[in-house]
Formats: sequence, structure tokens, C-alpha cells
Amino acid sequence: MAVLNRLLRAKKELSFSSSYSWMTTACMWRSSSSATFSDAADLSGAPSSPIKALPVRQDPKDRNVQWVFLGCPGVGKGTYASRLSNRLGVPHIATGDLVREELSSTGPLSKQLAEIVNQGKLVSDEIIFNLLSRRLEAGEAKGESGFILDGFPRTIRQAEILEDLTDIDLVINLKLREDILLEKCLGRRICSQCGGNFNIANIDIKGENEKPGIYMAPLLPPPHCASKLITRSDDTEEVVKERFRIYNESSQPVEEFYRSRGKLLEFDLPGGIPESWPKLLRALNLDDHDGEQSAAA
Ligand SMILES: Nc1ncnc2c1ncn2[C@@H]1O[C@H](COP(=O)(O)OP(=O)(O)O)[C@@H](O)[C@H]1O
Repeated sequence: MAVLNRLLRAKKELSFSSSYSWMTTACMWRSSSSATFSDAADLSGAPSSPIKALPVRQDPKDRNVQWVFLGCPGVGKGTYASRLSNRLGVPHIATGDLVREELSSTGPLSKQLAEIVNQGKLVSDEIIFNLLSRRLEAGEAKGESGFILDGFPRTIRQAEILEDLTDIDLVINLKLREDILLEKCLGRRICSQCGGNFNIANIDIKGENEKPGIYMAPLLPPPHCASKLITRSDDTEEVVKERFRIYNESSQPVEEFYRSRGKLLEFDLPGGIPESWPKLLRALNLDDHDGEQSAAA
């Protein structure tokens, strides 16, 4: 389907829908967002509009999957979304990565974004929609179809607008105990050269009172990355706890939104990648070929 048609239809839907007239949405955003309108417009270089390049209600058999990963910071959304994206041949789009790319650029929003992210707060919906829109348009120009979204939607407003624009087929909600999540966030490391993600946390919790134990081995870097590891500036204990607080506050309505539409798959992580990945594939009915050995790799 021609991109332009879809963009126009998406824009039209937003302009004329009673609940989401663009001006109404914009005003709501303006009042709730931490960044200003003009900043967001600077980002795209054009008048703002929500996600522009989404396929609008295409028949799922004519396109690739459109999935979403939900889950608290540190749960492993990026890890599993990236593995699934390789397996299914769809792009893995993480809004956190888009925010960090913008942060490390010399763009006008960079300083303001740093302040928001380093306090563990959410970036305004409008900025997120602009970043996502730009990413989807670039992908569409390269012929990408479908997506696995990671870290979006994070608020009920983001979920509602996304639903207005396109059909999400499935939402996978990854879950893990909060004490483990904290250890995992504090153990995260990134190679400053290749961008590889690692984790030095060694989670080994014994089972008690009929609750099973949980083991998650560290994901250590290869020797050539070991001396180049950095920690995300928002992965300090104070900021991580604030991110948990905000996540817990905003995630329930988002989960309920998808649960009530029969799209939510709850997945309790049973352990590290070798244990969790095959079980996730099974839960998704994707375990029919090349198997669990390679999955655990
Ligand atoms: N959908 C979103 N809405 C608002 N802010 C977002 C969104 N996605 C990412 N961010 C911003 O980027 C930061 C990093 O996101 P992410 O990498 O997904 O981290 P995590 O899931 O570990 O908290 C968030 O703390 C938030 O400031």
C-alpha cells in the first residue's frame, strides 16, 4: 500500500476522530509534557503529527507481525525483542534507543532529553511520537514491514493513539521480581565501541516456601570489549528506583488496555536466556523449527 495514502489516512483519522483531534491531543500533551511543543517540532523539522508511517489496519496476512514488548526496566525486553526480530525478519524498534541516539546527537533537544532521562522520568509523548515516526519512515523507505516495539507504548495515551493508527497483533508482557530487576539494571554494561549489551550481575536466588529459585548467569563481554565497558547514566540505583516507580504507575492501565482486547500474553521469566528463550518461543508457537539448542545460544 502506498506510504503516502497511509500517512494521509492516519493524519485524517487523527484530525477527525472525536477522541483524538490533533489539537486536543496536542493540548493534552502540552499540559502534561516535560518538553515544550516548539522543541518537539524542532526535532522533526516539520509541524508535529503523531506516528506518520504506520500501516493503517492492513490485513495481518498482507504484512509482517506488529508486536509490542512491555515490561519493567531491566526485564530483558531488548534481549528478547531483538532475538525475535532476527527470527521473524522484522525490525526491533526500541524507543529508549531512539531517545539515546537523540541524546548523543548535537540536536537542539539533546540537553533537555538528558535532564529528563537522567531523572528517570518519561519523555513527552509528542517527542516520542516524533522519534518513532522518523524511525518508521526511514524503515519504510528501506522496505521494512512489521515491527517489534520495545518500550512503547508506555502510557495509556500512547497505547490509545497507537491503536487508533494501526492494529497491534500481540503484546508480550515480560515479568520478573523487582529485587532481581534492580540487580540486573545495576549490572548492565555497554561496549562503548561496538554498542554490545552485557550484564555482569550473577543472579542466583534459592527457592523457598515452594517458590522456585531463579538463576540468571552474567552475560559477560568478549575480551576485546572488556576494557571499553560503560554504564548507562540512568542506571544508578536512585534513578532505576524512580523508573520502577513510574513504570508501576503507568503500566497497569496499558496492560489492562491490551488485556481487555485479548492481546496480552503474560510471560513470567523462569530464568536466564537459556531457560527463558525456548519457553518464550513455545508460548508464541514459534518452536517448530531449528530448535531449542540454537535458541539457548
Ligand atoms: N515510550 C516512551 N515514552 C516516554 N519516554 C520514553 C519512552 N521510551 C523510552 N523513554 C525514555 O527513555 C528512557 C530509556 O528507555 P529504555 O531504554 O526503554 O529504558 P528502560 O526500559 O530500561 O527504563 C526512559 O527512562 C524514558 O526517559
